[in-house]
Amino acid sequence: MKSLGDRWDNDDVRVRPGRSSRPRTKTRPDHNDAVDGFVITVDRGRYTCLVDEGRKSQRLVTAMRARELGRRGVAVGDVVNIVGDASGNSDTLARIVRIADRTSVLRRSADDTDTAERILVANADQLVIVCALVDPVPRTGFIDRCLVAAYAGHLDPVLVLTKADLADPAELIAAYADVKLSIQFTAKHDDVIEGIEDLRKLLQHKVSVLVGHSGVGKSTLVNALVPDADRAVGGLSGVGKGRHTSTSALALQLPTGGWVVDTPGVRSFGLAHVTADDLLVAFEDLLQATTRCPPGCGHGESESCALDAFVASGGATDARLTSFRRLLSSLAGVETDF
Ligand SMILES: Nc1nc2c(ncn2[C@@H]2O[C@H](COP(=O)(O)OP(=O)(O)OP(=O)(O)O)[C@@H](O)[C@H]2O)c(=O)[nH]1
Ligand SMILES: [Zn+2]
Repeated sequence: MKSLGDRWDNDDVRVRPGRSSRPRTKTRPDHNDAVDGFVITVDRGRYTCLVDEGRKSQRLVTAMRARELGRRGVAVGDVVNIVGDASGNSDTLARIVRIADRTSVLRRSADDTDTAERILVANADQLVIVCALVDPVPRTGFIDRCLVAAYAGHLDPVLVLTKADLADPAELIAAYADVKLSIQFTAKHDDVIEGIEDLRKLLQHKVSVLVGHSGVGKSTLVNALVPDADRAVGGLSGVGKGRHTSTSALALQLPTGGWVVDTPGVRSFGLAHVTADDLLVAFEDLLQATTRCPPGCGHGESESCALDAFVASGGATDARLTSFRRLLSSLAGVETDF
């Protein structure tokens, strides 16, 4: 689990008046008895949290949101404060009273016109895009949208190309040569999965979200990475994937440390909240030139965007601008191709 440190949300701090050292009114209980939990899955308003008190006790606690959270959503990957009956005994229900500040947010909205931002996973370090080289055919539109979601949410993207035993990856690699992305390969020969060790190393001690279409081999990877994934959740047996019927994300503890978050049923990301400027964080080489863009520039091809002159004068490569604009185009409209 991540260290909690000073990550607790600052709402408490904000209610304190200026210079006075004490709050005039106490707006919240202290919850001195709260325990820390890590949200591993959500099902119909019930949050399954791993409470890890070291050797003393590691247990799964079911909790609901406390009213004092207001409209703030709790997501898989959140580190939370839990009060009430946090024994983890069956038929107990604890309450989540605080959410720690998030280091990253992977958002999902129902579609691109749905501006209510739904958080799919909080605090993930990496977004692992699982894509088969063949069967099903790779869809670059999907990969592009995943990349945009990762960059905008402050996750590092990793592209895992599966079925490398069946097709040549050259074309796909070329398409992503000019974007910030790490690429891994896996292949399957009978029950042996080539490349799994490299992937294991990449995931170690990190929180990684796995996304991919049906048939790409995501389950094959999860099962290789997390033996007993079907039965063990959060490193504890008893609450198994078999019993996990919702389409919520599900965090599985890696034997080597770290977590993989499986996302059954996730086929796309809503990108309604992402702007061209959000995407520029992954294109630092282009960023500086945009100060010369006209106000409100969307940095698209047909606009009087300063990026064209910047590239023409050798400030950045044409390939980088082309890649940027390709990713940018995935923000436009609703893509239904996946
Ligand atoms: N040749 C080859 N086959 C693979 C590879 N990885 C997975 N497969 C096969 O592809 C099929 C789909 O793999 P799954 O792991 O079930 O795919 P998935 O992405 O989890 O798909 P869903 O379970 O439908 O979500 C299975 O028959 C696997 O054995 C690979 O690297 N090479
Ligand atoms: Zn511009």
